[in-house]
Amino acid sequence: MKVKVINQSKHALPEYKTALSAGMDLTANINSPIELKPLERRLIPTGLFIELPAGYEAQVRPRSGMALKHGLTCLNSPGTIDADYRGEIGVIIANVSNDTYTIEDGERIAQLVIAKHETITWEQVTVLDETERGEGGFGSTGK
Ligand SMILES: O=c1ccn([C@H]2C[C@H](O)[C@@H](COP(=O)(O)OP(=O)(O)OP(=O)(O)O)O2)c(=O)[nH]1
Repeated sequence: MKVKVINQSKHALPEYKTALSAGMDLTANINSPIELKPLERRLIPTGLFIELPAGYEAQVRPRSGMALKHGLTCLNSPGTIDADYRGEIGVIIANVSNDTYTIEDGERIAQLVIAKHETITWEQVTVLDETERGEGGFGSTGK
């Protein structure tokens, strides 16, 4: 499937690493390095603008290596890019480690997953089907 994109960044368009990859790495497009102190968060621009078909969304997700090695995550993960959004894709990066981290221009900071979604209408009722689980949740089945 083709998706329209405007790339105003200094960097190459994101691409799948292999035919079996779900995520395309998103790159920071910044004029100077951005320092993130412990528990700080920043909106990092990517220079990318996309036009998704109706019924699709793009999800902005953390990279596992950044999370494990540096304690960096996408605070709103997964960030939702709506099909009608025409602004720049931004990545809300939060530093949940005890160390300051510096994001460099061109650094791969997150990944983008394009996904289909349902569009539903609510059917309002007063009773739901019974199930074995019922209202149990949040650890009700034990460890
Ligand atoms: O990680 C993200 C999340 C969102 N967006 C953009 C695209 C999305 O379509 C728009 C709105 O996102 P969302 O609906 O999550 O934000 P909101 O806080 O509900 O704002 P709004 O009132 O504008 O919908 O912001 C990003 O660029 N990056």
